[in-house]
Amino acid sequence: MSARRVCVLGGGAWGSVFALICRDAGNDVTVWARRAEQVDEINAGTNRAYVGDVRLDGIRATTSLEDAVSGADLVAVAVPSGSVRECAAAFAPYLRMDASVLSLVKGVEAGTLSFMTDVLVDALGCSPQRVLAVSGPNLSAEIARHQPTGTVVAGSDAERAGYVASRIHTAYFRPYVGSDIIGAEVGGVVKNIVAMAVGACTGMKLGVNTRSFIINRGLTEMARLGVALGARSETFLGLAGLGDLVATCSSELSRNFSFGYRLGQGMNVSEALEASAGTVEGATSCPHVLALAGRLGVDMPIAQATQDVLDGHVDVETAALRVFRSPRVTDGVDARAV
Ligand SMILES: NC(=O)C1=CN([C@@H]2O[C@H](COP(=O)(O)OP(=O)(O)OC[C@H]3O[C@@H](n4cnc5c(N)ncnc54)[C@H](O)[C@@H]3O)[C@@H](O)[C@H]2O)C=CC1
Ligand SMILES: O=C(CO)COP(=O)(O)O
Repeated sequence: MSARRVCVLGGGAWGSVFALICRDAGNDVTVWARRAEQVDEINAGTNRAYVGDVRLDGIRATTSLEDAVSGADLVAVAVPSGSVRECAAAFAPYLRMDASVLSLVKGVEAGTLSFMTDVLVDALGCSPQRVLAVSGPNLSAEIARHQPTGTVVAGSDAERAGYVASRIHTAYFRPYVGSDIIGAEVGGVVKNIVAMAVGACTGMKLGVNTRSFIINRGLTEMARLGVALGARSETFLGLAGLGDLVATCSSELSRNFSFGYRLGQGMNVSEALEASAGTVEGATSCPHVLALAGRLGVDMPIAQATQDVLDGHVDVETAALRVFRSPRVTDGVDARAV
């Protein structure tokens, strides 16, 4: 058995490209996916629906969780947030006692309002030290073409996080080690919501000042929520905060930005979701983020305006006006840059 065996759970866009990174970093990689046709296609070297003509040579795929998970010392979870608990419960029996589990997922669980590393710890019944978050400006279509970027590997065990980072470091993918797991996760979740709002402004043909305003005030909302949850404010200036926020709010490759763009162009929510290729985590997590914010007394006017549109209560123009007309907060928190 290879000492450097990585299992990636989920054969979508990020699972496939993360598998490529791990392969290029010298690991023996197995992707687990549910559908036999997709597994056959990956074993033949492509996964066209998710990564177009990018070749996946050298990456093995299987529909067997036991086969994929049992030999791996790194297990990366890349299914949509709503499926993480179910997926973890299914692979738990095959997880090696020494394996590290990486959450690549940017979401909050419905009901528990837990972030994904907590869902994994709970569902796997393992020590929190074994579960790490990987988050940064990681648009998969760019990484698939070896366009360089970085990420944050956040874990409570610095030695383990450093080891994981060394296992996924390539010439085009530079990991940084962090210890602020909740900060990295809040960054990854809230930037999706802000990207929907920026996408909507772009679709409405509003200019760079407006988009810049939403990005900047979105960063403030992200930091406010994160700090209330115990994160360090400086995390939000790093790759998992501002880095990912700028990437996602600037690119049509982002599903969240593109979904918002379609709303801004006049589609309704169902039409915009229907037109989206792949998972739109921001639309799923926005109500959960607002529930958390409400519980903690955190003000998130951009997220609220976005949710009002998602709920069909207002159109995008009205929602945008609400953000600009919302009462100014004059406490010390709002006066800070983040
Ligand atoms: N695509 C990207 O550039 C990045 C995505 N992410 C995050 O990664 C997560 C996954 O996103 P993508 O791979 O992009 O989504 P995707 O929509 O491209 O693929 C998701 C895959 O998961 C599969 N799936 C859904 N439910 C499942 C279940 N219960 N069991 C097994 N497989 C299941 C789907 O069939 C699909 O193959 C999301 O949380 C996203 O925010 C994070 C960084 C970058
Ligand atoms: O998380 C991402 C980039 O870091 C991917 O963003 P989207 O899910 O909006 O495509």
